[in-house]
Amino acid sequence: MDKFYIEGRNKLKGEIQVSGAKNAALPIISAALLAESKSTLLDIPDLRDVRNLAAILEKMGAKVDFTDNKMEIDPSSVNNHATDPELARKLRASYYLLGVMLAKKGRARTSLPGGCNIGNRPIDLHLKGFKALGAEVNIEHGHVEVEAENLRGGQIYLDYPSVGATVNIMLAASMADGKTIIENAAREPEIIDLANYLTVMGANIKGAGTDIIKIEGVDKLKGQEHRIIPDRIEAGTFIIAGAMAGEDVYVKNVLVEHIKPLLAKLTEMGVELEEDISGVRISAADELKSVDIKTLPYPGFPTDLQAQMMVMLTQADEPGVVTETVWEDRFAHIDELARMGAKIKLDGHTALVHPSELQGAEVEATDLRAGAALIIAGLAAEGLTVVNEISHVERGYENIVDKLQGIGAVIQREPVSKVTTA
Ligand SMILES: CC(=O)N[C@H]1[C@@H](OP(=O)(O)OP(=O)(O)OC[C@H]2O[C@@H](n3ccc(=O)[nH]c3=O)[C@H](O)[C@@H]2O)O[C@H](CO)[C@@H](O)[C@@H]1O
Ligand SMILES: C=C(OP(=O)(O)O)C(=O)O
Repeated sequence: MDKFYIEGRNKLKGEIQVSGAKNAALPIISAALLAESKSTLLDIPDLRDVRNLAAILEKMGAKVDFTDNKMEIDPSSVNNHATDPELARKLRASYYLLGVMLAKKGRARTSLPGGCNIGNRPIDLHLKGFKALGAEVNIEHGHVEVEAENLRGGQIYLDYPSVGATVNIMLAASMADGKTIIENAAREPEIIDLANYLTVMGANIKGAGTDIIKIEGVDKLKGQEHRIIPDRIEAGTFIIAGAMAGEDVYVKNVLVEHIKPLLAKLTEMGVELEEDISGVRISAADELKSVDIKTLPYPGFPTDLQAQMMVMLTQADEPGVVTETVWEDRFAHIDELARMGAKIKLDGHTALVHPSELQGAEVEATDLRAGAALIIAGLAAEGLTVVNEISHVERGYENIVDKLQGIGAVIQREPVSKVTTA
């Protein structure tokens, strides 16, 4: 089984580069199928999720070339409205091909998607959106089928500002007849990046980044070049690692306005940060003051940094409270961190994190960000940490071993190998 081996308590120092954002790249790669001609996407992170999505696109008939973080997608030969069921189950974002193929061919089919196991992950809001655009929806034997003879604009109020539902409705509405209004839309930076790409392709979208998005459907979209925004969650993960075990770490390729909630909390904890136009410089503080964290949709504190921040809180002077409001069951890392000596008491959606001495142990990455949290804990702990089930981590962190080794971390992947599909 593939594992990470981490020898803790080595000071991190130097520059670490953030890749393009997974959660922007996946909808944008899907959106490339909407066009009639080839798109060139830059700063695409080389991740398991990205490779699996590219393989799905190829099976649908698209030509995909992915080299050195540049992905060229020629959708002109797409002839299949259905995704490969095995591949589609390996990631969450495969369901974006529902919105895309509904707009492109009036028909789409996919298996219910995969992604991190962090609680119930319904897709009712996606389906509510498709129905409002005139589509019929069928779920049978674990597959979703959507069909519309005449996809037309509609008005949708999202009961929760779901990222995935906002993306899927934007994708479908971009080429529907007439005007769509999404109310209580998600405001995440990845939504704005998708809107920017669709707009250069010829779509008519206003309001991305606010809670009301208006889309006037167009007949055609043209392939374009687009550069993916930096990954704010990867940036946050490295910044937290630097704040725990760093001595002058520079995290490069960061849009600091995207990670203000994290930077504010770290400052409250007493960490010294220097922001500049392309990154954040950080060192570990001698003493950390405790804070409370509550995850919320953007611009609140991101749930995808909750696990990593919990590790940081184990090093604070007093207990801190972490409240998870986005996902109903995103605390699997607590039991794994307990193996490393972390004293964390869970009560419903709230975890009380006590100051704890971390020691190396054999642990399991139960999901993507849990895995990232265990790596950070391993870097700060005394002794050897072995992280199992690392395929979760490789869904969302590009070259994490090489990157961390570059700032002095003692971390190895066994066996040494490159990320592929599956
Ligand atoms: C590929 C991707 O971009 N993944 C991110 C995306 O996931 P994802 O897009 O799946 O997350 P959503 O914003 O949709 O989900 C947030 C909440 O809404 C609920 N919900 C969602 C859809 C729906 O139809 N019905 C419903 O009730 C979910 O159960 C959850 O409680 O945003 C999450 C919240 O920032 C992040 O943790 C994920 O990293
Ligand atoms: C939960 C995550 O991803 P996904 O939605 O792809 O499972 C994540 O990126 O932390």
